[in-house]
Formats: sequence, C-alpha cells, structure tokens
Amino acid sequence: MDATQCVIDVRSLRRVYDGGFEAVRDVSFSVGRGELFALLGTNGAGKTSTVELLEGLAKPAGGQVRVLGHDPYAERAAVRPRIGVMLQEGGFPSELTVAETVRMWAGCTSGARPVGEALELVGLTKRANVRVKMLSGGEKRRLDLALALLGRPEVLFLDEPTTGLDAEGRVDTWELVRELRADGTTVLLTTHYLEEAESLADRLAILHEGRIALTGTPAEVTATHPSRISFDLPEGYFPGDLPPLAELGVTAHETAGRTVRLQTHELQRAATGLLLWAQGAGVELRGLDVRSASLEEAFLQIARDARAEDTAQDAAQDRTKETVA
Ligand SMILES: Nc1ncnc2c1ncn2[C@@H]1O[C@H](COP(=O)(O)OP(=O)(O)OP(=O)(O)O)[C@@H](O)[C@H]1O
Repeated sequence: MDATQCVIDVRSLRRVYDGGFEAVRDVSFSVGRGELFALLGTNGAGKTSTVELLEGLAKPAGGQVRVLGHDPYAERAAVRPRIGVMLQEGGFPSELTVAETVRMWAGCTSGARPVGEALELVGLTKRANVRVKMLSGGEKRRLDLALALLGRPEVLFLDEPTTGLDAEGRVDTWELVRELRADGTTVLLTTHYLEEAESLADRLAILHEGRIALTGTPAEVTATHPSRISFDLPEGYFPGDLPPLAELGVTAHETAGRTVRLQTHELQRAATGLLLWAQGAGVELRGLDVRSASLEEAFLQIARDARAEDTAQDAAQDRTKETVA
C-alpha cells in the first residue's frame, strides 16, 4: 500500500497485561484511506486490547503502531484531534441529559459539529432532553457514536458499535457507517456480528487467542472454506451410482446412513451435475440442502481447529507427565 494512503499501520504488535498474560501476539495489518477494516474474533480474542493500542490508550509491549503517520501513544496530541473513538463502555455522567452530554463533549472538541446535527446523525433528536441514566443500552451506544463523530474524524474506531441495538438500530448504524466511509472516513470496527463484517468491511481479520488466524476481503476469507451439499440417496441407489464426484468439483464426501454430504469450491458445477443426474435417473434428491461458503463457516472452522489443537496439546502434555512420573 502507498505510504500516503496508509492510515493505520500495525507491525508485529504485542500487548502483555500485568501478570504476564499476552493478549496480542505478533499482529500486523494495515488500513488504507477510506477503507473499512473489521476485526472479528471470539470473546477474549484480543480485539479490544488491539484497538486500545491503536487509539493510543496503552503502550505496546512490542511492535509498532502508526495512525496517520504518528505513534498514537507517544504523539497523542497529534493524533487525538483527528480520530473518533467509540469505546465498548462509554461511561458518561448519568445525571446530564443527552444534549448536555454532547454539548459538554463539543466544548472539548475542536471544529465540533453542532449538537443537533450530531444527535440527528444517530437518531437521538427526540431523546435530546432525556437524562443519560434513563436511556436504554442501545440508546447509550448511539450517544457513544454521536460523541465519536463530533469532531468529524478522519479515522473512526468503533468497538462493537451495534452491540445492544435492536435490528432497526443496527441497520441505521450500518447505513451511517457506509455514508461516513463514502465521505472518505477510514473506519476500524470490531464486531461479533459476522453479517456486519460481511456487509460493511472492505477487508477483515479474524483474531484468535491474540493472533490473526485469517485475513483478506470478505470474499477471500469466505473462499478459504468449501460450500456444502447434502441429500438423501434415493431408494435403491448406492453412493457408487452417483456421477463421478471429482468430475463435479467435489473435494470431499462422506455418507452417513443414507445421507450424503459433499464439499466443493465449485458449488454451481457440483449442484448442476447432481441435479442433472437426478433428473436423468428420474429420482428425487430428498432433503437436498445446498449451502454456499460463508464467513460464519470460516469463523467456526477457526474455533474448531483451535479446539482440536488444544486437545492435541493437552494429550501431549499428559503423555509427557506420564513419562516423567
Ligand atoms: N486489564 C487486563 N488485565 C489482564 N487481562 C486482561 C485485561 N483486559 C483484558 N484481558 C484479557 O485479554 C484477553 C483479550 O481481551 P479483549 O478484551 O481484548 O478481547 P476481545 O476480543 O475484545 O473480547 P470481547 O469480544 O469479549 O470483547 C482476554 O483473555 C482478557 O481476559
């Protein structure tokens, strides 16, 4: 990526908490101007720990972070006015009203949007005179977002922006984030919602136990996993009666009872071949289920692989203990 276009650059980043726990291990990625980059991961994967380093809220134990060409921790004064931050926990004074909160924040923000405009952006206009303590969880998230947007930031960090929002609120927030991106704002987002990353992100990384397990565009990450087809073998037919599966682009198959399960990276070719075969044979493929590869599948596979690795490591440790004993 051209250095002038690179807005966030992270190299071999590490974060170690007191007590020695390494929450971020050798994380590297970069985000270009106007791009939306999503960090995904299971609970405790290290998303917030990473984002806090990018926001300059903590000093890395190793590696390097550059935001808009600066070290966000050491050169906070240069970076802070140009970024907007929506933390997971906002924590505003609960006795102030929504409008008072935004006004107070605007007082500390150079070039702040008018209060009414900020509230309008996040759909809180009608709640302007309500005390913060009376807001719902979703409304508090909107207020958080309004504050992050106050200074018209060049770079926006959104840590789980739609957690706690109802379906309509989520869609509204997605629309707003799309508009901000279209206006040239660079966005780094963490989320638990795979459809959120799939629909918004230009590129994403899936974190697992502090490391990037997979990264790319949503389409690239999805393509690392196969699509699946399953169906019941028609009465009187055996797996050997099916057309040659390799010729249909099937990469793996198994039969359990009468159910056949296939995996393929060429879904259309495999499905068409099977349906043509069924039509030619005059049989029905009962229970036919065709699923294209999804981000969810890629995500779940990482969790499964990690569990299998943990189990293998535990077994190896048990064997070592037995040998020592
Ligand atoms: N202050 C801290 N001291 C020690 N360990 C911490 C601290 N904060 C977080 N951790 C640990 O670091 C790991 C990563 O936490 P982090 O909050 O970054 O994960 P996350 O991916 O954002 O999770 P979630 O999706 O649940 O918000 C977790 O194991 C967590 O328990």
